[in-house]
Amino acid sequence: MEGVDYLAPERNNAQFDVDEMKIVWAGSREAFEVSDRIARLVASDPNFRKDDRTTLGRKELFKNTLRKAAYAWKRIIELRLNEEEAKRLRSFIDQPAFTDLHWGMFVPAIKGQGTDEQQEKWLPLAYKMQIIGCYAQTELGHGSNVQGLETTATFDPQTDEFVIHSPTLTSCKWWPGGLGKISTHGVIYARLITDGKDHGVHGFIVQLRSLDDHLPLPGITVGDIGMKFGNAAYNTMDNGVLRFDHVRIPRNQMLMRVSQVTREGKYVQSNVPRQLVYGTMVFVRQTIVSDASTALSRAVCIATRYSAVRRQFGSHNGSPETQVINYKTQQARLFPLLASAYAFRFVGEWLKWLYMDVTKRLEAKDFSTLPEAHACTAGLKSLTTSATADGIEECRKLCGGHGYLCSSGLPELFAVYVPACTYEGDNIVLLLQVARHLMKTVSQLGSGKMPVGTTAYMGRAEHLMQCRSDVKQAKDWLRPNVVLEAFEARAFRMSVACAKNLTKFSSPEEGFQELSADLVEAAVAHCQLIVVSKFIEKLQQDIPGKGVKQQLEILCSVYALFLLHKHHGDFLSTGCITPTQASLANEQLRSLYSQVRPNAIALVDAFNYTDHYLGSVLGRYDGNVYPKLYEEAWKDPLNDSVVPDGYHEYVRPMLKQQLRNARL
Ligand SMILES: CCCCCCCCCCC/C=C/C(=O)SCCNC(=O)CCNC(=O)[C@H](O)C(C)(C)COP(=O)(O)OP(=O)(O)OC[C@H]1O[C@@H](n2cnc3c(N)ncnc32)[C@H](O)[C@@H]1OP(=O)(O)O
Ligand SMILES: Cc1cc2nc3c(=O)[nH]c(=O)nc-3n(C[C@H](O)[C@H](O)[C@H](O)COP(=O)(O)OP(=O)(O)OC[C@H]3O[C@@H](n4cnc5c(N)ncnc54)[C@H](O)[C@@H]3O)c2cc1C
Repeated sequence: MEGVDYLAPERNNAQFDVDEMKIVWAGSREAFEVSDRIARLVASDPNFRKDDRTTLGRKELFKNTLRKAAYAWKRIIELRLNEEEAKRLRSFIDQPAFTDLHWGMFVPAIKGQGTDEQQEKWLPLAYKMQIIGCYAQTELGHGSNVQGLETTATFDPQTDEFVIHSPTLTSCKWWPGGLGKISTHGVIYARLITDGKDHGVHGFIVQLRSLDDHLPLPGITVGDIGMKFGNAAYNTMDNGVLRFDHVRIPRNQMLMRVSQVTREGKYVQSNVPRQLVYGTMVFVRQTIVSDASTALSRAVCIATRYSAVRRQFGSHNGSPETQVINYKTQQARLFPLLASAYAFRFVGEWLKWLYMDVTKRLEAKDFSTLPEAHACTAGLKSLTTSATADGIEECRKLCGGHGYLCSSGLPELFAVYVPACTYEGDNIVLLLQVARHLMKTVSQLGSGKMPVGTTAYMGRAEHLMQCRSDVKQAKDWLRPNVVLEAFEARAFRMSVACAKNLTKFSSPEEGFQELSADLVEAAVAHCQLIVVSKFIEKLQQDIPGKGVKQQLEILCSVYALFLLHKHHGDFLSTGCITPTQASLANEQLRSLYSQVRPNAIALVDAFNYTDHYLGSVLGRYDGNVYPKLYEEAWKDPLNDSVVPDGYHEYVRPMLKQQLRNARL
């Protein structure tokens, strides 16, 4: 029945103030108000309809994406939305588009690596969308190994220009979003060559297409790289291929904040680390962590609501069957994901702060926290995207057969999300960067240099190598210090074990290769510690609202104890806890699941997602799942006719043949 809230009894069970939790989730009252207003704006505008997109062919889908992007831009201008509101609007449209790369990477690359004059020239054009840009770094032959890129930018002192060239097939740019069909410009990464000397990879602004007829400029070959995983998913994006044949650009289009080439062709390096050329990646990795909490919370919201609606088995004397959310196995799979969504939200907030802090320091020429910012953004991007991709798939399974229908929203969410494990740095490659940072920190411990930031705990080396958990009963695992110490000791001991093993090889490089699987595990342990500790820090803040803090304390314990249970082998083998303490943690976890249960629906309501944004029949706010699933099925284009196209051509002759054979 329309208008009935089938989940109302669940909502009535909540033991906390949902509206206050919405503020905590959004980050502030103001952020909540912006997000809520823009989400409703998008949901109520039929131009942003998205329920038909999985049935569209690639060309229609792409045109539909362009239409939405143009309409969104029109609304942004008409409503005079500010930067934050515009960003929210684009994200609620929920369809990857060239604009993501324009605003998310092209503009930040110019801001971060362009001189003041370059910013003054290019940013106003980009802000008004008079040019559209992409970020073209990856090539057919190299993505992870940025130093291996082959595109060249050779300075010609005769003409005061760079000649951009793709010397081999493998040097073609391959993957950049927005490049395939739309971008007029790109920040192109190429090896800078002056006077025959190779200075490594630098960024250049290159015009790719005419602003009049959109045709590629002379010397440029450009197109789309083809269909990707899934139906609609990331196929709304024109990931592109680009080949340069001696394309000339003025010298002042090299992004010259980090290093410069003078009129005479002299290469000058500013007094800043060369890694600042990688700054845009650090910025985007940081945003990807917050995006992970959004993607995971969407999947969890769908699976939680549906688990409360769905009933299987357990009917006695005609009573209703059991809601599947009441099965302990369902809870043990679902509630850690719910807790992870909150955990990633808070670590994302903290990472945003860290990024702003490092940016301020860089402006004051303080580069001391750059390695920490790189390690944290790389490690947390990796940890949160891998957990989210796995979590979305788990949510699909939690929804049984109906989770496999596109109308559940989960297949689309999975297909569009999984490349996050690869783009902005393959997750394993990034964890190896974290491991390098950890090995460096461990190796410096004896030198008297105190580790800082997220590795500060390593400063308590002696204690962490010796400590034994004092947990005696299950409820001891609710004490934040007990949990923190166990995670710190496990992470530290795993790093120290790797560092010791590295000394057994003839060179550190050989050791690093041989031990890379162990190093990745040590990096994961360190990153999990960061997430747990930032959740605990969040709880030390003043959190208003009836029962809100208590719910977050429960979720924090669920997150930590779930990890402890999942990785208990690490905790046991490093001697941080005993087998008895491991089973006490599991006992506590079971009890926490029972505490989450009555609040589960309210905890996902706190994400404040509109039905439009969720895009899921199973995750509907009102829980009216079955009639809507039935309705959706009839909307499928296959059901446009009773007898399908192809029946008379292929099936009927077959049937007739069978009939003739039978008569023989
Ligand atoms: C509003 C927001 C909306 C956002 C919308 C975004 C939508 C997203 C859509 C997706 C778009 C996708 C885009 C892309 O994928 S762009 C391409 C991304 N490519 C990568 O991420 C490549 C990964 N590879 C690398 O980053 C590097 O090559 C790697 C770090 C793996 C190795 O680099 P390199 O060989 O140069 O380095 P070394 O290992 O030798 O290390 C040298 C030292 O430099 C330090 N380092 C490395 N990277 C950084 C960095 N980024 N910042 C600071 N420092 C860095 C490294 O730790 C070494 O330090 P030490 O010498 O002290 O050990
Ligand atoms: C949807 C999508 C959008 C993208 N958008 C852009 C864009 O806008 N701009 C852009 O420039 N790029 C973009 N990319 C490219 C992306 O950044 C790269 O694909 C990514 O950095 C991974 O690099 P790769 O493809 O070279 O993987 P590879 O490095 O070839 O990885 C292959 C395998 O090798 C392993 N491996 C590689 N090196 C090591 C090592 N040192 N040790 C151990 N294992 C290793 C990896 O773990 C992986 O399992 C996009 C990619 C995707 C999928």
